[in-house]
Amino acid sequence: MKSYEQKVFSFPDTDGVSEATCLYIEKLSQEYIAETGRFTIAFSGGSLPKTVSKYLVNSKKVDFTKWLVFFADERCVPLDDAESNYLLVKNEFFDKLPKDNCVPPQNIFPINASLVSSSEEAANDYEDSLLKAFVGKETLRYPQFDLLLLGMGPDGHTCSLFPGFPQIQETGVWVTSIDNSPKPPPSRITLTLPVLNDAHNVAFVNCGDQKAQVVKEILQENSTKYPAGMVKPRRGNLYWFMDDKSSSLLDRAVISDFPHKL
Ligand SMILES: O=C1O[C@H](COP(=O)(O)O)[C@@H](O)[C@H](O)[C@H]1O
Repeated sequence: MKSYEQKVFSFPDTDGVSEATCLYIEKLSQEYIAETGRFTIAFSGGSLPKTVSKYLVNSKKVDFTKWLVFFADERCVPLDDAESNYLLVKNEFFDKLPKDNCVPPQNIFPINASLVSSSEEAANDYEDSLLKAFVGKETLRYPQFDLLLLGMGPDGHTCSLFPGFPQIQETGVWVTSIDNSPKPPPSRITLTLPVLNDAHNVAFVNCGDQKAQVVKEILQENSTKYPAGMVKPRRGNLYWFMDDKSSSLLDRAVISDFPHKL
């Protein structure tokens, strides 16, 4: 039986996190492309796209033409709005890739809530896009991403799943919406928890001391009161990439050495 692992890594600064996530993503991308001919990845917004893209965009080991890029959550704003997660990923990642090794436009799946009249409709539309992209896998109850890149807010939210909000209980759909988000903007679209927990690989990428308390509660005290703490892939690996500020309250025993040669 295949065994899955959960590991926590910490680095002196954000640059160390960028370097390590680049090595990690290079390895996964090579493995999945060799095995399936493609690599399905979802990005979150916030600070993550910049941290993850820093070295990755110059990688010579990744065939970005084989990537299918999705979004773990999105704000209901036009895609060129400064609040859009897509715009962040475009500016930090897509636009910085070399022209001869970039993600083909048809392999990029933004959540475009501005095209429809409600957040609920946008969530349904995105679920349809996922169904088409994961075609042939319809016997699966949920899509299985090769890699989900997740961030976490200081309140323990991940994607647009917020503590105490009903979206976290949603099991009947792959994508859902929220119109009263405690973090602006209020209307958002998000993957649901069962989709996060069916991924082959999930990587949290967190920097900054304002996250240290929740990191400790989740990784040391096994708290499940925060959405980020409820992410425990059923048949996949879970890695946390952090800077030393984010991991400052953790016992060192919780942290593994990062194998720089993957
Ligand atoms: O609102 C959001 O916040 C989280 C965390 O962002 P960060 O800036 O604290 O890293 C992010 O993961 C999510 O995609 C975004 O919509």
